[in-house]
Amino acid sequence: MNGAGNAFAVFDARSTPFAPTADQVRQIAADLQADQVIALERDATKDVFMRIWNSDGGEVAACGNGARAVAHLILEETGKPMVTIQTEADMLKGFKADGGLVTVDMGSPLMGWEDIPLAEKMDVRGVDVKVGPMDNPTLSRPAVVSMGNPHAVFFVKDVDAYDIPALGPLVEWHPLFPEGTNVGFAQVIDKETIRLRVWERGAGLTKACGTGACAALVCAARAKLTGRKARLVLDGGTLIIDWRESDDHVYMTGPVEMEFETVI
Ligand SMILES: N[C@@H](CCC[C@H](N)C(=O)O)C(=O)O
Repeated sequence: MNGAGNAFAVFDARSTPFAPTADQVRQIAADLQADQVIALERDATKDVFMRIWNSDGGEVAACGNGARAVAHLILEETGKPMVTIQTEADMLKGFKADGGLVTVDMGSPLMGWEDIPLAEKMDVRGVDVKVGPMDNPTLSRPAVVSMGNPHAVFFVKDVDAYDIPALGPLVEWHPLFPEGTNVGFAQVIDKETIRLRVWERGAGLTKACGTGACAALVCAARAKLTGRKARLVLDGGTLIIDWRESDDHVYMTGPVEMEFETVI
């Protein structure tokens, strides 16, 4: 499946056990060109449990576009108007939206430096990370936030002017991020539009990153660069991110596609 171009291999582990080794995850991701491998598991109280591995084989707690893909499957399967998805990070809710799109309530962003987590206390609106020459850095002071996974967002003038495969890894495993971080390159076009490219922790440059889009909107709105609702234009498609004042939750809406089904 894909969510705005973010590619997933989704295994139904509710009836057939699926406990891949890291090597097997890497092989599946390489064979199917997936950014993440996802397993649907039974959950005692929610409609489904979603387990997530990055293409490097590491298990992670959150995946926004993956949650929209899983929501689509379970909404179709159950015919319910709303489905609940448990992840290691949070309980998410999925709904159908107009035009065949799928919305997931991603919950509240976490803003504390320990929540990201950072290695030391720092102002999350701009942390002490620089890339490039000390006196004239190529990138500096990303805003950070957790959407159940860590994100560092650089606000730049022209997102296409950056060699993301060269720069992303330098930030992904910077010592300030003990668990690594996803790295966003965000260009604010206007108060309602952000162009975004994301170097994903454990997966590299993807066509879209759902939690990355939520993180970019939260950081932009927090800095008053945009309002609380915006279109996030990624390489693989557009996501609408709405950080609602009423409940502090971030709602993500966008396209989902089933590409093919197979047996491995
Ligand atoms: N593609 C995802 C994010 C997947 C996990 C991420 N790479 C991490 O390591 O936290 C999304 O849509 O959010």
